[in-house]
Amino acid sequence: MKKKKENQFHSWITYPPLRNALIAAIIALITFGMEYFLQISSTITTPMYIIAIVIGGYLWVREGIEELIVEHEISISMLMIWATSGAAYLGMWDEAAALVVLYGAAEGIEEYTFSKTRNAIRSLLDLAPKEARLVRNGAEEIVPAETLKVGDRFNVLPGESVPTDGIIITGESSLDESPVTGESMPVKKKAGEKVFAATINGESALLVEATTAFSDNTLSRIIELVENAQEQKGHAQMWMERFGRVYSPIVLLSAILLMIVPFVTGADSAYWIEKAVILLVAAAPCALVISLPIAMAAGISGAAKRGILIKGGAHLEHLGVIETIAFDKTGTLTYGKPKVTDVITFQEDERALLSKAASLEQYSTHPLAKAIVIYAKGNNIPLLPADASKTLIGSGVQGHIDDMLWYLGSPKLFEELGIELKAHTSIIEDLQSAGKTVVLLGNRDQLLGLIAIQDTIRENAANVIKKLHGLGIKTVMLTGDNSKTAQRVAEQLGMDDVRASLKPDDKVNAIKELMKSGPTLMVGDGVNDAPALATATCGMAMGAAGTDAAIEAADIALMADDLNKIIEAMKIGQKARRVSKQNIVFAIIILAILIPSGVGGLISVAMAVLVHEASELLAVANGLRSGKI
Ligand SMILES: Nc1ncnc2c1ncn2[C@@H]1O[C@H](COP(=O)(O)OP(=O)(O)OP(=O)(O)O)[C@@H](O)[C@H]1O
Ligand SMILES: [Zn+2]
Repeated sequence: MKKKKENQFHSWITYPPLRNALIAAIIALITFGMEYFLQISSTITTPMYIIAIVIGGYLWVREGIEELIVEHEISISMLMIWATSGAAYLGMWDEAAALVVLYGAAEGIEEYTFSKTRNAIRSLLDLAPKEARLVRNGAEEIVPAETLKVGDRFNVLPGESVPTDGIIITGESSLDESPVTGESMPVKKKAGEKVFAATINGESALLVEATTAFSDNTLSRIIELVENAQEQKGHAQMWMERFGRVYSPIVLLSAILLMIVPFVTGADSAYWIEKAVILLVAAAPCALVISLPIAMAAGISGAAKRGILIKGGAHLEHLGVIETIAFDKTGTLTYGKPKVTDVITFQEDERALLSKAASLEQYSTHPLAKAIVIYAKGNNIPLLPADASKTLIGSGVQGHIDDMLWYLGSPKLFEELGIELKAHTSIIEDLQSAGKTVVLLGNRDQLLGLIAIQDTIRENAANVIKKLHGLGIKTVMLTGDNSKTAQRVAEQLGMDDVRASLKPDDKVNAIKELMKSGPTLMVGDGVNDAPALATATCGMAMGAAGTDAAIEAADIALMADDLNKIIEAMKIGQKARRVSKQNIVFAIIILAILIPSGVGGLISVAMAVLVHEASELLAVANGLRSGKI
């Protein structure tokens, strides 16, 4: 494809194939009028038709020959070259001109639309300002945005767009992040928080320090990613291309056989050559060939504009067939910012318990650890040095305080350590049934107490689950948390299934098992659950803006931290699938009607050309719908 070249044409009239088709069409129409209404002789009209054919056909004829020589491929253009030559040989100049003009125009419109659609995401770059208010030695200076370097500070006034990614140094404002996340609700941001290029500053001025140069800010990376995705074809699309490579030569061969018949048998050559011409036109798979690419391109671009990055046609195809969605719990179905709700001691006082617990957790990045440390600090409880503290993945932490080895973690961890929990089971289960996560503190000899921590379920989670069920999708929760807590949360959300107490490996196995019954989408944060994301038919990371690791790890990245985007993604996938199917069925029906009626002599060459090109344009127009939901 000559994609790069096409990008430069902002209007169809300057796009050479279309410009040529238009000029050729005007000449052909005038000639047609002269021939039929003014009865002007063919010594004048034939050369005029030939001029129209040369102008209208020059580009695609050259392309067809190039494809044959360079790529050893018999393309549709090659079929049309033979058809035009056949018509010309028969002296059917008006029909030959109609063929050249209509084929050229349809092809031009298709390529133009296709390239516009594929590159639709580029228009986002226009939203990024070209200039920045660089602050140097306290003075403001207007510089081109692309000269900004990491560490430069710049002002963003109210109503202006942010020139490149950065961190707010001073100021507090709401930003419209829709160019990056597809989310139109403004987001409040203050000092220390990240802002993205092209997002629009709301009510007050901000001083921002650049964290990326213009060329590798989030928006530029999104565009690059989506453009790469556009190159990646899905299975159906590749199958279609292979089919085309076999089908077109067969059509050409059949037509050539028809043309040879009269020379061998001495039959009426004009009759057979005309049949061959009609066959070439009727059987050319234009609509079939464009049916999938246009739907895929429109789907990927449409999704990208909503902040849904689908990394390739294969994943868009997958989205359309997903039967099960597996959700990580913490940070996906919940906000991932749990808070301590209960502290229950079995022996010493609460402060001593919290002090040990927070000390053991101080180096851990687990959300539960953060919750405990924040709670302790909020109550002015001092942290002690905890030596050799170690994370026990999926179960807790351990460390030495005052030369004693302490454990903090799930009840299961203590069971595994062989510690009797019976005396506390009922209180633990009560807390868990309320949807809280219980962690215990103790050593091999005694239990000191427990801390209950609760994460808030996302506000729209239950609604999203309901809508997914409405789309016919099964929902499953996968979590490392205990089954009582998990069950309670799943119940509140109305989910179909829960798998609890899973270690990262167990999550991978759970995904494999779910995939046995159908294509499965795994939704997570893309940071801790990368193995499960990679195993699933499709891995989707949420809230990916600002976390490069998540964008990389996922097949589909949702820039916004919003569960509703999953519904949008599913709808786009299903729409793309429906539209692709419609297009293919439609194209096959057209072929099934045109070929027999053409060869059977029911329609003329001109008629075949007209129906053929019209069906191609209809397939393009229909395909464009796949980006809209
Ligand atoms: N740093 C920690 N401090 C205390 N307990 C922990 C810690 N890390 C893990 N645990 C215990 O192990 C369990 C499983 O943890 P894991 O990190 O696998 O899952 P999770 O964060 O609870 O849930 P999800 O799998 O949904 O993200 C936790 O519920 C908790 O009981
Ligand atoms: Zn996929």
